[in-house]
Amino acid sequence: MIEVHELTKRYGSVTAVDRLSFAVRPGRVTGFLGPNGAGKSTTMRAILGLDTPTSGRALVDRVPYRTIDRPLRVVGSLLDAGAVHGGRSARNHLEWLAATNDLPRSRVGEVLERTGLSSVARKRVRGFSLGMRQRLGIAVALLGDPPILMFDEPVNGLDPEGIVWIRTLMRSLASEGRTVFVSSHLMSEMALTADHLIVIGRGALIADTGTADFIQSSSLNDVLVRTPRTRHLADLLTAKGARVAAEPDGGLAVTGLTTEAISEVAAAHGVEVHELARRQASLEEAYMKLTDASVQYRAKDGGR
Ligand SMILES: Nc1ncnc2c1ncn2[C@@H]1O[C@H](COP(=O)(O)OP(=O)(O)OP(=O)(O)O)[C@@H](O)[C@H]1O
Repeated sequence: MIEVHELTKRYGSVTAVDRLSFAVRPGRVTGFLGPNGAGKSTTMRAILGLDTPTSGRALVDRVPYRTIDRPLRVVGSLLDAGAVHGGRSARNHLEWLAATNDLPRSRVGEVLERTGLSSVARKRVRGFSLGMRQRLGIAVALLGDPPILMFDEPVNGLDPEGIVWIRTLMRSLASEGRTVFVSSHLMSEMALTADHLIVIGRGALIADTGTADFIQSSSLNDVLVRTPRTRHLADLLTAKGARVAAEPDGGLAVTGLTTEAISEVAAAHGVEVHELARRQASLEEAYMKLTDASVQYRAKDGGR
């Protein structure tokens, strides 16, 4: 379990994390979502004791990370996959970490196997692709067989096969009862991976919810109706319990009734309908709407 209580981190005049509180529970994948600059990495660094909070605190298994005797046995993390010395082989790197952290050497073979690196274990890391480095970073995270795992943007720069591999691994780690906390700025990716979502914007909490509930509640789901008798049909639909809003171009945006029900009402009253279309926003659109106010840098003219 990871607990963050009223966590605030300021860098000079920038408030990177703003009185943020949430808990990450075991046995499920929790996605940590937010636009670029929302404060995800800062929060993760604070949980790992790499940054000192301005105020508030972060606990792993009820204690601050820095007080843990053998941290690799409690929390495994992947923050920066490029941080391995390029001259070492993958196996050397892991063996060195196992020795200096008092972990059994047998774990090295196990994590190489689990991350699919056994066949390249003796190759120098310098020649590794981004995907292989990412796997090695995950092997390091798994080395101490920790109950808690944290991954910062693990799918960044990976090809589709690598993305599917990471997604499957996260889910299997969670099904083993571990706490899995993974950050991303892509809603579509998290919808496929996470059971639960913590969404932040400008360092503050926007949502702490089940993924299914988030998808259900945030998706735009209405029916667009066009008719020459706008006001008359709007009144008839409202009387049937629908919410009706006028669109700027004369159409009606109707929620609370199906296309079939709207069509029946119109036909029963002899109202001609020129267009009847169900509209559904994509999940990514719904997420962008939710975090809209908190996007730090917005291109003024749609690009450069
Ligand atoms: N060491 C630092 N010194 C000054 N400002 C910082 C520092 N680290 C982060 N920030 C600022 O804090 C804010 C949050 O940054 P952070 O990297 O935590 O966001 P993020 O959600 O991880 O974003 P991204 O998806 O771009 O990595 C940003 O405004 C960033 O510029």
